[in-house]
Amino acid sequence: MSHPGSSKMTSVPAVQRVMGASVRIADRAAEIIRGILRAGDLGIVQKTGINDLQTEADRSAQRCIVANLARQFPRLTIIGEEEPDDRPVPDDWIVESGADPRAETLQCPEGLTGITEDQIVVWVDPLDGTKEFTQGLLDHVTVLIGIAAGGEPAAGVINQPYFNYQHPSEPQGRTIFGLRGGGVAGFEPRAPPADSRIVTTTRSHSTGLVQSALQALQPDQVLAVGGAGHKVMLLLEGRAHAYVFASPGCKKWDTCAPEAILTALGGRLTDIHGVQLRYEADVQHMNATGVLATAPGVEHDWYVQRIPADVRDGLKPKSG
Ligand SMILES: Nc1ncnc2c1ncn2[C@@H]1O[C@H](COP(=O)(O)O)[C@@H](O)[C@H]1OP(=O)(O)O
Ligand SMILES: [Mg+2]
Ligand SMILES: [Mg+2]
Ligand SMILES: [Mg+2]
Repeated sequence: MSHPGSSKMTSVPAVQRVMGASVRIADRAAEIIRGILRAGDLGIVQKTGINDLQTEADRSAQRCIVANLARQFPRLTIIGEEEPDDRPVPDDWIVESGADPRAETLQCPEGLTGITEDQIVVWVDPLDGTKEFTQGLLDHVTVLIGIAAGGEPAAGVINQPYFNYQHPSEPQGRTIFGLRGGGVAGFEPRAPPADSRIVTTTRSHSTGLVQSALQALQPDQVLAVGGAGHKVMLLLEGRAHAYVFASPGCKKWDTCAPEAILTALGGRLTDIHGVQLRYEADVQHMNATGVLATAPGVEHDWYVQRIPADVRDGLKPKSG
């Protein structure tokens, strides 16, 4: 079906079109996730161990996201967390083509306008926080669609399928998104408190190095919660100053969308050494040197400098 404005759409930059479509696609993936949990059969599979799970919701949400993106944007490179599965998806998993109207409120910055569809790499985490999902900690779950170009995150979409699930009278679920240099939408950014230091970290993947790094930062409070998307949301809404994970385990699909939205507001996300992560199609998927993110207005270097030498040595980049 053609709709008003569809001829105008061709002049909208590719990054913005992919982001706008991803808002709508992430909403459909979130419905699929909620439907599977409601039906009650999660079909849990262990990938590398008991803290690396996959459910039917992870599998189906990825199929939905990849099928829709590939149909609307055949020249994209799409990299998803779960195994590729090219079986056709049910008709009702296919969403209307084009951008969600909410995404048209953002202005694409000049630096991103020249990027063509074939230069974009989309990093898909169909369900971030799987361990917590299986344990009923539903507010830790996000759907992450990160849009990278030239090795850097350009735009991101984070859907929280269970936002407000403990407050049934409030609107359920939400989608937030942002364009680097073009702003964010879907939530109210807030600064963290000025008189304390709150650090968020893993709940289900802790190690000795993770704990050493936290201790060295002498936080007033540690929020050990699930999901990379969820933890960056805590930074964006002023609930924590920094997200510190001194361990391998997080992958590029965990960090791409959150990094795009965080940097759109002036926050930062790097490895534990303060080095920028890369998102070209051929990079190593693992963020092998850890993750360190800070809220807008928080001094990132302060955190980098306080990571102890033994932690830095334990997370050395492979190529020296
Ligand atoms: N050791 C690990 N094995 C598998 N996935 C990991 C590991 N560490 C982190 N992750 C991924 O990074 C996310 C953030 O980590 P954490 O919650 O421990 O802070 C996890 O929800 C998980 O994503 P996913 O749930 O999509 O598999
Ligand atoms: Mg996983
Ligand atoms: Mg993940
Ligand atoms: Mg996942």
